[in-house]
Amino acid sequence: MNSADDRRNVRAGHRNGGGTVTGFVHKGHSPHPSLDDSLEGEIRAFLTDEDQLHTYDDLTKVNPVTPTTVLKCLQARYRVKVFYTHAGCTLVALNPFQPIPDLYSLDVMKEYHCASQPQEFKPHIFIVAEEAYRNVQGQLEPVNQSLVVSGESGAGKTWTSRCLMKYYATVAASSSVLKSQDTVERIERRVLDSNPIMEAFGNACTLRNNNSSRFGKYIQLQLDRCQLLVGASVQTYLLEKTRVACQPANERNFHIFYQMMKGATDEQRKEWKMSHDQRFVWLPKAEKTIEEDCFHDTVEAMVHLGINAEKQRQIFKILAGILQLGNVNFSSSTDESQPCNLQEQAAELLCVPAEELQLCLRVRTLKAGKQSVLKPCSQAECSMRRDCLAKVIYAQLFEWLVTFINNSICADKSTWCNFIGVLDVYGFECFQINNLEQLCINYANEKLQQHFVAHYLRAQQEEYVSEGLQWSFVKYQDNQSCLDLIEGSPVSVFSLLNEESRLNRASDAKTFKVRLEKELCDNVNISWDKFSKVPHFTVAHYAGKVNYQIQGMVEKNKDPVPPELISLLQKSENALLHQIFTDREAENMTSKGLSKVTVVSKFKNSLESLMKILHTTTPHYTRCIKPNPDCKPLTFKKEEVIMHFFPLILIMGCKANLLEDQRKRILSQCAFSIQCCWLRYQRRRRQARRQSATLIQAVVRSWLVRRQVQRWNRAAAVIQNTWRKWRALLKSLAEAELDDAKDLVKEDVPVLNPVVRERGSVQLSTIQEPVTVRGWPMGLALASAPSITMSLTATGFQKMMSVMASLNLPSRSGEYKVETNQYTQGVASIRAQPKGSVKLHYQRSPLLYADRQPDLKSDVTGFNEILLEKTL
Ligand SMILES: Nc1ncnc2c1ncn2[C@@H]1O[C@H](COP(=O)(O)OP(=O)(O)OP(=O)(O)O)[C@@H](O)[C@H]1O
Repeated sequence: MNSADDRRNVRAGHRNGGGTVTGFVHKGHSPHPSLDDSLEGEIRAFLTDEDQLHTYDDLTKVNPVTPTTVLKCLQARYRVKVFYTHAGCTLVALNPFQPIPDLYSLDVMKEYHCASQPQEFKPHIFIVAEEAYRNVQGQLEPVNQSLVVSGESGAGKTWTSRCLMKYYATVAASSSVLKSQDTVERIERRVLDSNPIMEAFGNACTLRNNNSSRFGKYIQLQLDRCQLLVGASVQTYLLEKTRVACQPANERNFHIFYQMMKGATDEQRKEWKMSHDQRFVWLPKAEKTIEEDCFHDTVEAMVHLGINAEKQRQIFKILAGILQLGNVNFSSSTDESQPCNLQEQAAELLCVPAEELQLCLRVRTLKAGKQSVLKPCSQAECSMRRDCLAKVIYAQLFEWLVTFINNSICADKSTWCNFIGVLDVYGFECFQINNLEQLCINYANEKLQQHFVAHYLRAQQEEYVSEGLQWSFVKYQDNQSCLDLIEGSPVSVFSLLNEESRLNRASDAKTFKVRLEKELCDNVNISWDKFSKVPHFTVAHYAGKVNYQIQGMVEKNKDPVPPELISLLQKSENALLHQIFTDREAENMTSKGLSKVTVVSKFKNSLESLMKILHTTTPHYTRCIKPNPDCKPLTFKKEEVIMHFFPLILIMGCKANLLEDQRKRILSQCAFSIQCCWLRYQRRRRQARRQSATLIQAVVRSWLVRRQVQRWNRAAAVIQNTWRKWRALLKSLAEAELDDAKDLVKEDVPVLNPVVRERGSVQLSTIQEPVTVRGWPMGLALASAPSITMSLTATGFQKMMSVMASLNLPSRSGEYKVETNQYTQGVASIRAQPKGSVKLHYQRSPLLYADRQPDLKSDVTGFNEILLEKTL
């Protein structure tokens, strides 16, 4: 990450066709084995190119989106030390568990801030920060922004929140030219210094995280019209105050106690009654040193924020008093008159009278009308009252600190107009034993999950619209019924808890369980293990099922503070202690008692106001992931990641499923279009072929016909020619014969064509009697014409008969019938009637003019002419 070029990401490289993302979640076993097979195939194909997996900078580009593929990509990126990855509109941050040089340096901040398109850079928390900052600048509604950082304990939420605050403290100040450098630095410094103080008082070393925040916080960074950071305010949620008096096994108390223990000067030790070898019951694991045990840093931050030395003294004395309280033991002896030494020390540090402290811890004051009755407490009750005192002091001190910080860093409302909120909330919790704290934490997570899902789906749908995709609402696992179960009205776990808490009786876990079973049996999100001996109920949260132990839940919800304890603290000579228990809220505590405002009611109210703020801002989600349970540097355990990442994969898959449907729909539309085009193409091709074939056929036919016609024309020409010659011959012959009919044989007959002459003469020479003029030329024609056109059929005897018939030669029977040729074209038959007329039968000829009427104007008359004309 040394240059801007390096930071340019490869987002565009993985887009699937025009920015469309495809993929789907594999949920259990598909009822269709073939689908399973194809999914397996797709996963295998995707994972083949292992070297490329780390280049997927947006998990929604992974295809298919399955736990396996997504995990492989994250793992591949983690291996090459890339810790941020987009998941649609969410940023996934993997905890490296070791400082990464230059990842958050000032130069990097400036690069992201000055880039024209920071989203084109490699995924980074600074992209989220810059986007929110520019949104404010853009004044697009809603102008105010919320950066929601979620994840399980140790995932890196606090780290990320710190990064975000540092970013704004840098970029929102760097553009300042108007204000004096001094002022600007002071406000930024103060905003940043609120972190070590709140972490010292609100964080603790747990099994899951050395610096675990034991409270939720929402920090509003206030910006003026010029986008400069002019102030901030902090809202905290549900401090785990029980930790003060009761630390889970192998976990520590809040950091501040250890810081004091390890960092106090001798003078302070003396004042705090804290010798070097002093052991405190409420400071387990004191031998363990962590980097957060830095008293100096906390004190320095306090100074920067304006907590003066005197206030510091008061604070640390109170804390020392709490530690001393933890060392107070109560014997079973009923002799309450002898205060022990430890109680005295505690009383001294808390600046309250030792006897009164002892009395408050050991004796209960019961009010009966105007009368007060004192009742000695059992050993357990004494311990409870001691713990209660410590918890209430610590919680109130924390509240006071937050108020002080707010007063110190919050700008006047007139000076700022917009804000960017950073929400760092506890992640989903599921331990072996879960109680009211876990119920509240998981309830908060359900609320945020609902907000997240709504936002994610809305963002996706906006993206679909911008990409021109058709979409419809996806039925995603809605957690409303789970929220109804926890906080709903009129009947829910919270409402029943409050009812039970208000009853002026000691609560019984079994009775309360029966009540829950009866009232909530209709809700599918709650169940009970019938065989379990410990009263409990199981809630099916979006992230999994959690067993809640009922024992102690009602008491925790009441969180009662005996009024006599509050009265005692109000008498404290420690000005701070006195102050924090005499303000209005503390007065309420005294008059009403905390039982009126239960823990869940208070938490629900503060969460609702937080949700209201979130709803009026543009949210940006960052999901921190803890890659291994032991906080080992650069160690990626798939099982750990999937456990906390699965809900997000489901939502991503929701989109990917949606997109898969879209893809299938588009594919089938494409297939249909391709089919239509193909069919149309084929039809056109067939049509074109047919047209071409018809054209070719027509051309060939016309060519053939033309050739035929040419042949016929040639033949006709030949016939015409021959016929003309023949007619001329016959004419001349006939003329010659007519001129000299009686003299058939003349020596000076004009020289005719010898052949014709021979034919005519042969026939004519055999005729004994003169023939009629009318008949013979035709007979002659008939006898002769076939030699040209009919000779194929009228030969020999037939030909002879034609001649005879034409010459009216009598037959033996006195009648005759001559059937000549039977052509299919032209003259078909000639029938001579006894009375001398002749009928010609001819068939239609294809020859030109073959069916024309004889030329009546012709000077040649008689059958000869008709026949000949017709034949032509
Ligand atoms: N980006 C990072 N780079 C280096 N180390 C980190 C980073 N993020 C987290 N860490 C390390 O992980 C530890 C746990 O992170 P952090 O305290 O922010 O977790 P968290 O999610 O706030 O946990 P909790 O809910 O318990 O408060 C930090 O103390 C730090 O050592």
